[in-house]
Amino acid sequence: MSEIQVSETSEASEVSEASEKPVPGDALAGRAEKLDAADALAAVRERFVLDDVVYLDGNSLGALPAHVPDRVADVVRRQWGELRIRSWDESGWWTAPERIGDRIAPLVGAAPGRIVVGDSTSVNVFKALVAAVRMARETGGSGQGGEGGGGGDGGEGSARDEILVDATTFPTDGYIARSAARMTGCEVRPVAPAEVPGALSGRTAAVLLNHVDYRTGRLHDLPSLTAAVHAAGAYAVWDLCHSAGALPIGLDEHGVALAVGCTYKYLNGGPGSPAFLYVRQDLQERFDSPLPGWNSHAEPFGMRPEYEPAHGALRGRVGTPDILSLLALEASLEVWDGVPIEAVRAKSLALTDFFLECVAAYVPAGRVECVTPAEHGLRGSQIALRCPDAGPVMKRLIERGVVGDFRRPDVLRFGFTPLYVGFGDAERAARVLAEVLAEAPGEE
Ligand SMILES: Cc1ncc(COP(=O)(O)O)c(C=O)c1O
Ligand SMILES: Nc1c(O)cccc1C(=O)C[C@H](N)C(=O)O
Repeated sequence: MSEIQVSETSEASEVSEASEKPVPGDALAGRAEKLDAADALAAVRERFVLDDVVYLDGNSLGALPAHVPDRVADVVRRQWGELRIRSWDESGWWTAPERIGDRIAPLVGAAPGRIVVGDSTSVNVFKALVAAVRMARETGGSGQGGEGGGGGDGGEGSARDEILVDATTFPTDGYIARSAARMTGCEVRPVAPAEVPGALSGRTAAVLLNHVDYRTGRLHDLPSLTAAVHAAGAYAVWDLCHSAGALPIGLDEHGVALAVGCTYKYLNGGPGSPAFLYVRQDLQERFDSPLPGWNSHAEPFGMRPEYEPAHGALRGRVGTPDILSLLALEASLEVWDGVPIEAVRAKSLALTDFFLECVAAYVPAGRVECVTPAEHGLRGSQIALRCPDAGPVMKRLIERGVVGDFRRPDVLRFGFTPLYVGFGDAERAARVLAEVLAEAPGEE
């Protein structure tokens, strides 16, 4: 498939302007039809197994790419069933973690050789955070590129005994950070991402941040926060679970030191598909993993008692890779062939704008409150609507074929995966939401 072009005309800004005055339902349905007809990504939907449900939960579990079942069957029947042990070499099993990392790399703005795939996001948060603390202490801190030089307050011998953690983080990151802190003799301080620059000091070793907030869908400023953390001589670890595959990230461009992300949301790798770990090139030789398994040994089959780390991204490996899940992920990444991440971002903004416009037109004022920022630069690829009876409302929406999710205490979450969600889906979701809300009048 040839590369899909990003349109110069921003449909997103057009719908934002239009959103000021409510438009009748049939006009919105007509607009949705036109937008779908003009959508350069519309045909990508055919690469997925979908039914007539409006699936707005790809920010939790991405849909199944249609060719994956046969590919997984081949891995099981032929590679495992017939080739058996030979597949470690002949089917490329042994090198899959780096090979698949290189396939994800362009989607997150990384050159080849910087990403390894394996383990869960939680495990990779642990590896990255402990490695960040170790690196910060090793040099007195300097997240910035290049050799030596402790930036900011962090001189040789400074304590570097604090980890700042996004106060609104997805819980697993906070749990892991507190354990990593206990193990490294650090204290954890929860800080709202925007407050991070003011909270940095010569004590800061590492900062764990989410790129997009899982509940509100707010996009945090990765370039400026990374620069601030590095200028203070600490290392930022970014959790990209809700941005990888949803928007351009520019890891290399922005000098990000360490990043992790899952592959089962916008990368559609399947339930429990392995996560990825990015280590900036100039830090790879200093990456001191707290989980140095035999798969990251320089000579894994040397079976030596002493650990000698391998070079490059594969230093982030631990034990035997989860081959069935890895190869399902590798197959699913083929849906990205010819799809630029910029086109995905443009459509994501247009879709979320249009959904908000439909909600404003259909849902009585005051019944829901949007907690996702309206400003494009602050928005991920989901819309979160606060609603006092969000739990039962989402249950009814799902019964009526609109699948989003409920996040405690009161958030209706709608994830927009531009590879397979269309403008007609956005209009239908808002319309059904209004019907459900009309039947369930809320707390009043
Ligand atoms: C931001 C974020 N981090 C981490 C996770 C979970 O990580 P794991 O893959 O270890 O379950 C999720 C979702 O499950 C998430 O939204
Ligand atoms: N990882 C999940 C799972 O194993 C079961 C159910 C949901 C998930 C999720 O990914 C939740 C998701 N991270 C969230 O943002 O809420």
